[in-house]
Amino acid sequence: MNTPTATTTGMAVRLTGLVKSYGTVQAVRGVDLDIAPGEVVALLGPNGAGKSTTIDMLLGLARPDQGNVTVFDVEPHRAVAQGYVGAMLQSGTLLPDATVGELVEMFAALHRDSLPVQEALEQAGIADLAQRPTAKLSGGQAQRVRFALAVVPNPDLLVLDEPTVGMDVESRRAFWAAMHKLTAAGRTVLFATHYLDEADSYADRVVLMRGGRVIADGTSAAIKSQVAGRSITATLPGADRARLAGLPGVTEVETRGDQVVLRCKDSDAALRSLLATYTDARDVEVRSVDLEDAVVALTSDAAEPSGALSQSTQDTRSLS
Ligand SMILES: Nc1ncnc2c1ncn2[C@@H]1O[C@H](COP(=O)(O)OP(=O)(O)OP(=O)(O)O)[C@@H](O)[C@H]1O
Repeated sequence: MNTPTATTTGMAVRLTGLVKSYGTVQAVRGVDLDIAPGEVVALLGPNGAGKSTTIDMLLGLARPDQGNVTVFDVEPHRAVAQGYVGAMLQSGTLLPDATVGELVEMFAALHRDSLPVQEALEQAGIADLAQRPTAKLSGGQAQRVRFALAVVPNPDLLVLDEPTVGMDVESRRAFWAAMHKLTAAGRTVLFATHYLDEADSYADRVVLMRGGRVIADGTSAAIKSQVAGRSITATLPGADRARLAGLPGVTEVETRGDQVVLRCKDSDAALRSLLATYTDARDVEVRSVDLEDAVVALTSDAAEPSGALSQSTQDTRSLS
């Protein structure tokens, strides 16, 4: 297994005061983020939070209106040209006339210290697809080819925008096993995802964006602890949301068909009153807050405005 080069220095990523608008849309509204070498960071947030725009600026694909980006102390274009960075983006058409092997070969030729093509193909789990024209790939296979293109420069930093979209369960597992080998060798990884289990399982640190800002930043455990309490789920056909919200100990009510989810600051009191009020409640479960609960709570319209969360962001970071 190749290890990161010894030539890079400084913070793997340093984003300072980044701002970016598209017309009247303020996509990114003041992002500060440092990522140390060797960290594996998940970037989370609802659609339109500004994750891809932040990644585009980090890779030099979009120019910030304000603020500064450095990658291993140099500006993004230089970092990419030097092969310090490998990226896997959401879009990115694969050259349709090339085979997978030819395409990876072409990418390898662009970089001085690239991996042998066969090794990149093996890391991406697509050694058997080397002769396949890229136009004949399934969505999940195309994602793995993009991963091979990201790793072939033998980069110190991998930036992955929703890397496992379109992969089946087995491919996702194989992908993360390959990633684990890369991170165990000391590489830095920033990945955006909507699969919160991936963030929970594979990231050292979770950065949560909403409305173009970072609203929480810390370990998954620290993010969860920002949303205190437990959840009660129950099957309760036709339950009245307002009445549920009025039960003692309940802070928030969510309904999914006949299922209700009660977020509670005092789950004992909430459970007692729920069972007393709704004697027909079924499938009742009490559980600790998971990362999904925390992300939903922190990014929902009912959450505090992002400015008000910035203090807790600091607190959370210091916990990690
Ligand atoms: N090229 C563009 N032109 C106009 N608006 C854009 C452009 N790129 C992004 N936006 C807008 O900027 C905002 C942030 O988008 P961005 O793609 O960065 O969010 P995201 O967090 O990556 O979302 P998703 O999870 O859906 O990929 C959105 O409102 C989006 O519509």
